[in-house]
Amino acid sequence: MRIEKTDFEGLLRIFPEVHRDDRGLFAELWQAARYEDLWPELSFVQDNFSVSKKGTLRGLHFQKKHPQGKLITVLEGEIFDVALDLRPSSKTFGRVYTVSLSADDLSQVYIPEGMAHGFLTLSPVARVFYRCTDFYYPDDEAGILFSDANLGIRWPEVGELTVSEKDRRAQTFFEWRQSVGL
Ligand SMILES: Cc1cn([C@H]2C[C@H](O)[C@@H](COP(=O)(O)OP(=O)(O)O[C@H]3O[C@@H](C)C(=O)[C@@H](O)[C@H]3O)O2)c(=O)[nH]c1=O
Repeated sequence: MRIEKTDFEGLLRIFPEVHRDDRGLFAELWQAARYEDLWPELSFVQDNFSVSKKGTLRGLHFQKKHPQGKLITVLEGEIFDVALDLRPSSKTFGRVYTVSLSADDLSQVYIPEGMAHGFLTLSPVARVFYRCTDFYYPDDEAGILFSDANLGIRWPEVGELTVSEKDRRAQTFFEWRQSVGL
């Protein structure tokens, strides 16, 4: 396993070792002892799985009082993954981290608590598995508009987008800043 730090505090790229043979492959996607140096206090309490067709865009989501750290792995296909830093004290506050994640190498990204998260499906299907450090609280959930021009996200061109009504109606980053007095 190889770990790369990024400019974003706590946001890591993880490359699990993938063992391939004539049957297929084997990989450890999570191993507590190996990861505990990175996140001594980390514990996952919920595993999520979603399946998306090409052009599906989910996000950018976060929880206000119950922020979730997320360890994301793509089990089939490829996504363009996005994390927006909403931590006021962070030196990367307001900046966006983007990365392509693919089932080809099972590489992961860990998005720390305090960032909004979303992704766009680039392949015909994407099966996305992610571990979360807190539970889902529907009433605590919020979003930032994925197409907010001020974020400067260069979403790859994939044709027609499929986006939930909730995500289409999300607030802009500016509106969120105003609502929390930042
Ligand atoms: C997120 C979530 C949704 N649900 C339900 C609510 C709803 O009926 C259905 C679909 O929910 P959503 O439309 O919010 O699903 P989705 O748009 O995939 O939401 C997810 O997006 C990605 C980008 C994230 O980072 C996740 O944390 C989560 O917010 O699943 C749960 O039961 N538990 C959960 O943890």
